[in-house]
Amino acid sequence: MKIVKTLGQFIIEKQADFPYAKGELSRLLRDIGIAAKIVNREVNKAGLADILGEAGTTNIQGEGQKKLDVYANEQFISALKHGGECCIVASEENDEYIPIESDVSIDAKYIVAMDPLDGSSNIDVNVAVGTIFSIYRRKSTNGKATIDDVLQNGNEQVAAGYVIYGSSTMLVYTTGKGVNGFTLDPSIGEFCLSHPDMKIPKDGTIYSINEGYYSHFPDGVKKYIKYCQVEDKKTNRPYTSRYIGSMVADIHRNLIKGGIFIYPVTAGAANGKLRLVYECNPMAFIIEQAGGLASNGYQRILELDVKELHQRSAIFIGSENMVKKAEEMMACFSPQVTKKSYEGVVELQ
Ligand SMILES: O=P(O)(O)OC[C@H]1O[C@](O)(COP(=O)(O)O)[C@@H](O)[C@@H]1O
Ligand SMILES: [Mg+2]
Ligand SMILES: [Mg+2]
Repeated sequence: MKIVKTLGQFIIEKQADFPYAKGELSRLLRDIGIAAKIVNREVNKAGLADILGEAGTTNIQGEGQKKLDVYANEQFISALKHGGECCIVASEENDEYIPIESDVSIDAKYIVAMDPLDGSSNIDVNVAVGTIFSIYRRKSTNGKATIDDVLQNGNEQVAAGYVIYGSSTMLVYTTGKGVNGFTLDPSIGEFCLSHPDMKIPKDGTIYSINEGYYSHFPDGVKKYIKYCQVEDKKTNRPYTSRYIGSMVADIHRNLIKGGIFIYPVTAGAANGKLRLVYECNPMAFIIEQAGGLASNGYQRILELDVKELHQRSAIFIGSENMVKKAEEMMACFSPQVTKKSYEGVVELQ
């Protein structure tokens, strides 16, 4: 009989890895697991639950919020508020950070930054979506935690993870000691260890980028796409193009099969689209812990200076040798040149 290990059991077991641990991070991960189950319940029956479609509100990014964006945001904030281990939540769906002030969280020392629902454009069409979370320990020691406790660089993360609501629902996370994946068994309502010690292959044959924006990409990215499409059996090219349009799902696939996901700067988005604090940093921490790489084409994502809560960044993430190859192409065109090339490109157009 196959012994299942639940997320809760695994977290407690792994607590031993941290001699000074008092269980706070374990309880925080538990709270995130609870909220993920509640969101999963709604995602699974979205068509029946009047949770599809627009919420009629807009977030600070100027994006129309989906009902499920708002619902997921509320569920995670509520679970973190009642869990008592979180002193600040920073969310894609909230302009400002949210101080958690409740009787149970007086000594709380963890910051949670999150993308409550990733892949919003796929909600209404029953394609995999996700949740992304990043956890920091507060830096300030007395008084209330502040924005400075939120704006820490990615290499200060103590844990990061994502939930993917796909054909099955999985929670994948790291605390800096490898990456483990858990699949939700609806019959017992538990996340069970299904993917221990996940490792991304050093090489892959999948490239994932929205080629619809090709004409607005930097020359280095165009060059890399051409490289992926060249016929060369020795290097397993041409690669396969796969793009789901949910960052969590595209990166999860590549984590298992090998591959690269790229969301570069474009002519219309000089800093890229994806957000550094609650999308790029947590995914970079996970992929690096699985043996892959993550950069903005030039610099390691986890070393980028975090200055603003909703700051954006380009991202090249995935199998080590594929990211290195893409960076090689980008290096041919330094950022300055890239800017110039846009102008050049647009004019040409
Ligand atoms: O439609 P585009 O421009 O390719 O963007 C898709 C990207 O935008 C996102 O949907 C942005 O995330 P949110 O849905 O959380 O806003 C990513 O999941 C995805 O990788
Ligand atoms: Mg997102
Ligand atoms: Mg989102």
